[in-house]
Amino acid sequence: MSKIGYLGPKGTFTNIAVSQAFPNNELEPFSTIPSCMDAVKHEEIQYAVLPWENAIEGSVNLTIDYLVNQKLTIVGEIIVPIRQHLMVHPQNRDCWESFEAVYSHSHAISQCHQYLYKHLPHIEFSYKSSTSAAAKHVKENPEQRIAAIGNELAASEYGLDIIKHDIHDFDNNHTRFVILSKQATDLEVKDSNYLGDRTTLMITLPTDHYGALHQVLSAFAWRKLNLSKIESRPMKTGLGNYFFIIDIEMKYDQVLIPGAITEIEALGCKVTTLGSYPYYGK
Ligand SMILES: O=C(O)C(=O)C[C@]1(C(=O)O)C=C[C@@H](O)C=C1
Repeated sequence: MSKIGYLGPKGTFTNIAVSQAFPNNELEPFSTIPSCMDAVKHEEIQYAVLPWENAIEGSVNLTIDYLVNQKLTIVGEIIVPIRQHLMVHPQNRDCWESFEAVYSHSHAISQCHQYLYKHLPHIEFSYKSSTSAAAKHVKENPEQRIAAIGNELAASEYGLDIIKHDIHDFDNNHTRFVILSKQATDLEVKDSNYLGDRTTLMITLPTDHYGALHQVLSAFAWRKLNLSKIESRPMKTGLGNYFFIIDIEMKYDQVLIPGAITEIEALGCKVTTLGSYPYYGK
């Protein structure tokens, strides 16, 4: 049976995603996104499940930036609804309004900014590598006046009391989690709704000249290839240098996507296919 890695410790949203995608497999938590990807690369685990994009806060930049330098493939995606709760050590549940700090993953804190500004304007933000790492920290430090933001699984895993449910600022809060593998594989996720197929490309433009991005996009447009995401990330070689992540709402075929790639390469761009994969949600 294959071993599956995920961003841990136990009780993260990624834990919820991985349990949904691989209910019968051995799961291994990793404390960082890069260490989980490295474990797939070194074949210590077969798949890694990692956060990719949140509906409120946008992309998980660390996952994108680390993935583009690895020889790993996206083989599937799971979309999970995200509900953020405020939780405290049971000993401190009556004095939470005078708390000094709230701990969580930066994405989780951002998803609750309006709530925190309105209800706890003086609270300090303390960032942890995941929401469950924050819950664990609160559990281990009952003498401190601190709270965590995370999900119900983390609250029960670390014995915390939820004092406010659903503190995320927008109702339609979902996160995309990617399933990464060393080889392209046809993955079928049971017990989840199949929602469609996507192909994710990384495109680097040759030089900064007028119309380059327009020409790239027109290669998709006239083929009627529907794009659901385009995002620029810095190349880290200097200001103004970017690569683009593009999602096409279609499985890699033999005609349209290869045709678009050939046309874009003829413009002098570098194109890498990061994966062509089914995506699922509950
Ligand atoms: O910290 C967690 O629980 C995670 O799984 C990470 C993560 C993220 O990186 O965006 C996943 C989903 C939520 O959007 C908040 C945090």
